[in-house]
Amino acid sequence: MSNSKTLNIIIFGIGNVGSTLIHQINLAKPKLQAQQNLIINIPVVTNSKLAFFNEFGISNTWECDFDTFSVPYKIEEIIAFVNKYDLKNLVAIDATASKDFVENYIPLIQNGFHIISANKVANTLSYEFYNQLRLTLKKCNKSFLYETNVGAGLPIIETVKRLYDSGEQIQKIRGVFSGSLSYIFNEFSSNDVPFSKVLNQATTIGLTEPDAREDLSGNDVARKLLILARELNLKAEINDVSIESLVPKQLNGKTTLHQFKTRSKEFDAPFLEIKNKQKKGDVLRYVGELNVEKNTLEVKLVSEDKNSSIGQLKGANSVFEIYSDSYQESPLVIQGAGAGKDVTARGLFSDIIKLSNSLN
Ligand SMILES: NC(=O)C1=CN([C@@H]2O[C@H](COP(=O)(O)OP(=O)(O)OC[C@H]3O[C@@H](n4cnc5c(N)ncnc54)[C@H](O)[C@@H]3O)[C@@H](O)[C@H]2O)C=CC1
Ligand SMILES: N[C@@H](CC=O)C(=O)O
Repeated sequence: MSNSKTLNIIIFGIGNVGSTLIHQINLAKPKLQAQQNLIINIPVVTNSKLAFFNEFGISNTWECDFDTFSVPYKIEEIIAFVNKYDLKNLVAIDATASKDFVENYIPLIQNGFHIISANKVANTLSYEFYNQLRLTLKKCNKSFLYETNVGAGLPIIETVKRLYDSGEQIQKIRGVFSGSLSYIFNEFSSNDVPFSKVLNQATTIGLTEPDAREDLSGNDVARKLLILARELNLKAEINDVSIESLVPKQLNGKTTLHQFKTRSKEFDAPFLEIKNKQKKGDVLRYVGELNVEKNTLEVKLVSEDKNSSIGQLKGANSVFEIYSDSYQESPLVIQGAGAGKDVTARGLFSDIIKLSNSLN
């Protein structure tokens, strides 16, 4: 088709989010081509060990093809593959939660890739790396989009950035930043169920991180706070976040993920005690607060009236209250599903479209 634009998208991580994104792209292809002259080609998909290559793009049978034809790979082989077939408008989608994968960002950018990421790691390593990444992007004229890092598909980063860039003074951002913990405390507060049961449900439906201790330890919310702080040009580090971890001491650190899962019942007694000690009509909420004026970042478990703005949340909803010069008395509030494979994949897809609109 004349004047059409082709994006070549490599998807790293085909778990909950990555495979849902592929499904959403496959469904949207005819409409994108007809209405926007946009062709999305997915020539490579990978998990942590294997990759499936097809220069013409994967088809609807990709899962079967992956099982049959995938091979062990190195990142250099993917770069060599896209060069061999002279693929243009390259986009690497990071749908992993991997620290190791982030080491590939700079080589990928230097080899012509834009990056779109659901993985929060790159934005929460040292400030030095944060800057180095942005300098490389600028030098190579490439983009890095990561709206799904905070609030999954909700437009948090874009809103905060636009307010900041237009000169708005933001004083505070407060809310329930974790969709999985929102779900867990909603279910746990309103039903007579053991904590371990709702934790396992949240993991099964894909709300938690691949290792749910990332959520329960407060690391995931701390990362989101840090990402927002850095959008506001605060030179904070992850160690600056004061975190109240929900993981019992004996399950922290040295246990493997498998051991942790088999011992999840150890959450039950302490959380039942916390629940029983609450005032009637209160619910548990895991809140994050970035206080720009005081330069503090804090993550903690609180008891909230169930009718308060934070207490009334349902399901896996997150809420972000942004207090600024123009939104002092009545904060700008963004609320909605804060986790889940569908909303997160849709957020990645929106970033793909945003990137595509910026390319010639
Ligand atoms: N599930 C959710 O609601 C949300 C998830 N995210 C982020 O999306 C990312 C993916 O989450 P899920 O799909 O739920 O995880 P998942 O565990 O279902 O899938 C992760 C995938 O990454 C692959 N992987 C791991 N290390 C890799 C490496 N070094 N190279 C290539 N692939 C590698 C795994 O093999 C797997 O296919 C995470 O960073 C998470 O924080 C962000 C917002 C919401
Ligand atoms: N595990 C995260 C998923 C989105 O980032 C959460 O629970 O919010």
